[in-house]
Amino acid sequence: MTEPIVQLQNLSKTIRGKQLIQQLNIDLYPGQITGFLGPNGAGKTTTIRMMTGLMHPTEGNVIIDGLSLKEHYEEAISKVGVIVENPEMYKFMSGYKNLLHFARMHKNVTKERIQEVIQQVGLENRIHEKVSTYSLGMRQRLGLAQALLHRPKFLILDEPTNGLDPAGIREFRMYLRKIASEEGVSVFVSSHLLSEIELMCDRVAVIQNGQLIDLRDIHNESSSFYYVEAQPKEQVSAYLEQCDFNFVAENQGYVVEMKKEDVPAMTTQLVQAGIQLFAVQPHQKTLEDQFLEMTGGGQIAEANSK
Ligand SMILES: Nc1ncnc2c1ncn2[C@@H]1O[C@H](COP(=O)(O)OP(=O)(O)OP(=O)(O)O)[C@@H](O)[C@H]1O
Repeated sequence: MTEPIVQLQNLSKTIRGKQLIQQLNIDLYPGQITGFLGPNGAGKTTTIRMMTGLMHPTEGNVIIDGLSLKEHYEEAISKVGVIVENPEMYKFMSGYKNLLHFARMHKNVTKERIQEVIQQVGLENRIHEKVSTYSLGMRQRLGLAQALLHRPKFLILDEPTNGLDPAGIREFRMYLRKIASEEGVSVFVSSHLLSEIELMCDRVAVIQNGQLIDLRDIHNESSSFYYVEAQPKEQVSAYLEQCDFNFVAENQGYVVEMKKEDVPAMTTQLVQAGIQLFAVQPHQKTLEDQFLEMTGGGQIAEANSK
């Protein structure tokens, strides 16, 4: 099993008696993109500040590539790349000069490495033009190039696509996925854009009131939802209830949470009970639905919660 590159261990923060973050435990792995979701005020920024050493935890620790941020700050932080919402750039200088400038802040960033990151973010045709002529999307990608210069093993992005149009978001997402797989970087992205996280990430961590309430792979086959349409509906819902399935009414049928291997038995039993089946098909429950349910902000009134 691959070792985690970053470990949040019982990470907690209390300010003036108020517990903002409570015992967060999260492992992040190389090559994976993990989304960090939570309602406003949940504690995302506070967590990221602790992960980047800008704020000291009250309790717990952040381990980066085996090094404690508390005890080996310089070495641990040298493995981290950070992109904030609007990366600071010298607009009157070219993209290339900006990268040269930031390269000097690190040891051992060669000209070859600068060329490599320029290619990775697709800026080779415009890199010698002034940043003031760049679109917001290009500036974000320059920010990404800057964050990658020193070959970080871990990349943190706080609301990276804020302000980008859909095409810019798609482009940024594509580059980020490429970088995670080509460089084996572990990426941690905080965002409010749930649909964006769903497309961009392999996993999602959800926090609420400073506590981790969910950490899951989001393209995992084992947590499956199926759309079942059959008549008469009352008989179908009675059957689903009796089988202890969680289900929600949707359109003419129900969205049912069940294991793949349980599907054949369910369809056989429905048919044997004289129920007319119209559809049983995999249902892609959006991350937004799941998130709203988890945080209690969604339409779960109809859900049959057992
Ligand atoms: N320095 C501070 N002193 C006291 N309370 C703070 C401080 N910084 C943040 N908070 C509180 O901690 C909680 C978490 O804030 P944080 O900014 O980490 O949330 P967030 O998830 O990033 O929110 P948003 O999505 O709105 O950016 C909030 O209730 C906030 O008011």
